[in-house]
Amino acid sequence: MLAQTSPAIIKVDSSYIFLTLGSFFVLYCVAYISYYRYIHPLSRYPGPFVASFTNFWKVYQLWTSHLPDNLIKVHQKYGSVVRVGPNDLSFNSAEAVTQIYKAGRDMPKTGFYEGFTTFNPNLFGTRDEDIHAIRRRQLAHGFSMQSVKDMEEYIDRHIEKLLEVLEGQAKTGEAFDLKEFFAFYMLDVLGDLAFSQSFNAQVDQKPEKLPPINDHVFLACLMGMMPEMLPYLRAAAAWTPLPWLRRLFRARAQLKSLTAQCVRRRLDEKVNGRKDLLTSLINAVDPVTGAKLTEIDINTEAFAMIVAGAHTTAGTLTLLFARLLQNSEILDNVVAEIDSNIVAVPGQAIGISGLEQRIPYSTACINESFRINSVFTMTLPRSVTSPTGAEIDGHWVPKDTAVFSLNHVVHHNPALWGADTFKFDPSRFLGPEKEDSKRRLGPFGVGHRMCIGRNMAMTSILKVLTTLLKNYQLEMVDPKQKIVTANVGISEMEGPLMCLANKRH
Ligand code: HEM
Repeated sequence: MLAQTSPAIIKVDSSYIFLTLGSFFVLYCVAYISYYRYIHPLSRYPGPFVASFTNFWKVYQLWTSHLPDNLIKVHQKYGSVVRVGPNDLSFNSAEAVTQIYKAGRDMPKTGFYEGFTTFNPNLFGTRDEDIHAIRRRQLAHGFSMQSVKDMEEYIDRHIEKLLEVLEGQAKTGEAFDLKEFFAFYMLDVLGDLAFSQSFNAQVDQKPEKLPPINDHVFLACLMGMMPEMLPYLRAAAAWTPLPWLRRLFRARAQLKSLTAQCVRRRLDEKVNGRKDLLTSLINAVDPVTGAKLTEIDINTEAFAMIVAGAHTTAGTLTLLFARLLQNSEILDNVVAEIDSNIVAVPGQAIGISGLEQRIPYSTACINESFRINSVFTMTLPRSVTSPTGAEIDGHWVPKDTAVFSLNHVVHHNPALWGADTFKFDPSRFLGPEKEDSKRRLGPFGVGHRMCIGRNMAMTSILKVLTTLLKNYQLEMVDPKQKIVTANVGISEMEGPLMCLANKRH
């Protein structure tokens, strides 16, 4: 009897258990979603429904590689403050930028930055404000304008190599990818300025040898957007079957090994008293203990230079040239300004001293290019730490909320720039509006965590722009090519920038 009934009892029991568990799960999901959507302190803020209870909305936007443009769209739909994650608010006003990024230690970096850690947390990624202050002081001199000027001859060497490369193209009349040429150029400059060694990328001209910075940044942003998943994602590095994830982890390992090699070589080699960015780190001492930095400490900071330095500047140059080459009237003005204000020897790089002041129109074009296409387009979130919360752009925000104001979104806010925010118009940075426009522009970030490499980047941008246009007449193979950017945390122009060159003199 028992033998006949027991299977039936077990069957009833197991389906009952599944039903009960299933009901609990559904109830839990309903309660979870209802709490985050309707009861959570951020529930009063509008935003996409899915974003109110899961970080996957942000991750999906990153995955599409159009997160910055999609953020513009959600601000158009929901207003000046948008809830883009269970615990995240995005702002688009100039006031919010000041209140978030100039709050100093009151609004430190969030767990997002932990996704970037490869050796140890570096100047860019560290959330420890004391360590940040020490490192920033140690590195400040090396990145100063004076120091960049002292290293100018090494930048010139690579600009003149770029001219040579263009000369070859001009002679054959063949089309070339200017985006690739800028990537090779900037990698060589970075190698020289950071480690006193050129990567010889301009000589080799092998795109496959460019460091896979985008993959590392994409992985970092992906992990940073789900900080609670970080330990699992790190563990997944060893065994994940997903080919794309394996590729990202491989890219990070490749960059790590490249950095360690560059640092070791620099430490082994005599550089005959030459100063580079690593010199400040090699000579740095701990202000309390007097101890020198370890090799891992140096690797840690060198890694930030490789990741943050080359790709950003090369990407900016590409987008600037694309905009100019598509706007012939603006390009003519730039060339006329360079011709009348700068005396230069053909084939030689133009000096940085006083350059920016002599070319206000061209500088306005650089600023407008930064406005329309900032390249450092990760969200850069900060955490509200005050127990009473904070007021941002007139809104009360509770403690522990992640808040950010993405430069690309602020740069396309019609309330700040007018209705034509997608039009390339350098006049925004000329005339009476000029100072206000410059104040609203934030391609290098704002506050005490803003870019330390600005002088180095601007020096390359100004010198390359003027030297190339003084020596060559450039044109796009397809002037109607639509300029679209792909973003994985750092933005770059999608596809190649195919050009033709003619020597001017
Ligand atoms: C056009 C080129 C560049 C752009 C648009 C850019 C943009 C930025 C931005 C927006 C930040 C702020 C990040 C934050 O708030 O979390 C930043 C930080 C940083 N950048 Fe740049 N950057 C550029 C070039 C460079 C170069 C050439 C280097 C060095 C070789 C560099 C090294 C760094 C470092 C180390 C930080 C962290 C600074 C800190 O937290 O104190 N960047 N950059």
